[in-house]
Amino acid sequence: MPSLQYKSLLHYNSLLFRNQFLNVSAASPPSPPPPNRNLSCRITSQSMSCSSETPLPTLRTVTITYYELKDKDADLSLKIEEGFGPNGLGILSITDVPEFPSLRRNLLCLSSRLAALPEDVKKELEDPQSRYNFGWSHGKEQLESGKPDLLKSSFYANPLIDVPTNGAYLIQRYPSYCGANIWPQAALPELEVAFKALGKLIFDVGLMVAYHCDQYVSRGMKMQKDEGLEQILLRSRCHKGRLLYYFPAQLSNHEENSDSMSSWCGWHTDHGSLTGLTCAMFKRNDVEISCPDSAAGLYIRTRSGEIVKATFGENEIAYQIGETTEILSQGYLCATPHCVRAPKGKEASGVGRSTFALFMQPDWDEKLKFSEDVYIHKELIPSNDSLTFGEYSETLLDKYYHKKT
Ligand SMILES: O=C(O)CCC(=O)C(=O)O
Ligand SMILES: [Fe+2]
Repeated sequence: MPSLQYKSLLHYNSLLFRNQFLNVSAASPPSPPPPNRNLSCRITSQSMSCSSETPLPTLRTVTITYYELKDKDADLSLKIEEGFGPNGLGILSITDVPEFPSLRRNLLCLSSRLAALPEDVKKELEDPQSRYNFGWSHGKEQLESGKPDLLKSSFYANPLIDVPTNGAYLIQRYPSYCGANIWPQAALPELEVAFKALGKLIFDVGLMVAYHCDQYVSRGMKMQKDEGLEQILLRSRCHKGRLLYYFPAQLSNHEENSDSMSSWCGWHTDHGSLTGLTCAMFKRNDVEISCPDSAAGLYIRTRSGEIVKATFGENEIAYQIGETTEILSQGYLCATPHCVRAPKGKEASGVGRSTFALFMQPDWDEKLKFSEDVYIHKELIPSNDSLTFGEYSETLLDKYYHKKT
């Protein structure tokens, strides 16, 4: 099954699990804000409505400038708490990152070109052994309805290491983490360069975000230096980039799903540590356009159950907390379920969407130190014991999704 390691099973059994996971209370942050104190001031005056549904608010992400982020002595705890704490959206964005706008554009422009390559060329880029977690993946994921998801395609690669291990046993045990990259060297040689350049930049800035997350969390809980998010990410060999191309919604089985909030990407919570995300690029007939429907975009479900549209600027890198970080930080940093809504109406005809996500996650061999007070997936985590990230991910998948044969 593709990309399962990046997503909790919320994606597949959305409502049941979402409620189960969210109706749990997190540990208090070091200085808890009053509920939603900071959300309200970022709600835009213009609310958007979704056809017959009630209007949903649009919220701007909390922003941190690159210059603030680079300063190790800066106290960013308020912003970290506002974005990632229990009352936050689980996302914040970094502005003014040097080189980012051109690296984003270079890569995102290639996603529709990759999707338009002949089928036999794309087939060569598939990797069934990793359950399509390396190379080209289209129609291999399932929608919430159980049907194949034909509306989006993904190209997966580790932008930092081409061959993370040569160990045959490891490759067989953790194929989606330990496999090797597959690049379209003949058909689209620019992809490798652009993918690696953007992936590395988002990773480097992500480490800085992680440093400030550690500063924030360590005020509230005891943490050894090498147990922090920054060190975990630095040691890992299994970060994964995903270049996404969402096909124009009318071209596929969109109708049956067109009223749904999650018409382009189903509800899910990222499973790893920290996800870097670019602002999407929209195109019609290969020409970049602005999104024709203000209701389209990234939706997030907050801890209080509210669904909001989250926006950030095209020159900003957004970062989202994954479930593993929520568990390891004992709820000081919180992951939120999210989905992507496709544009609707006449103007949306022929509009495709490109974006890039970098899933930063612990190494398959990283021993995760779970506290006694784990409150999500508790039943999978033996008390007084530690699992590696690879074992933990497999247990999660086996329990909630399927047994590997
Ligand atoms: O397309 C997007 O903006 C979000 C994608 C996403 O959430 C994911 O790939 O996990
Ligand atoms: Fe996601």
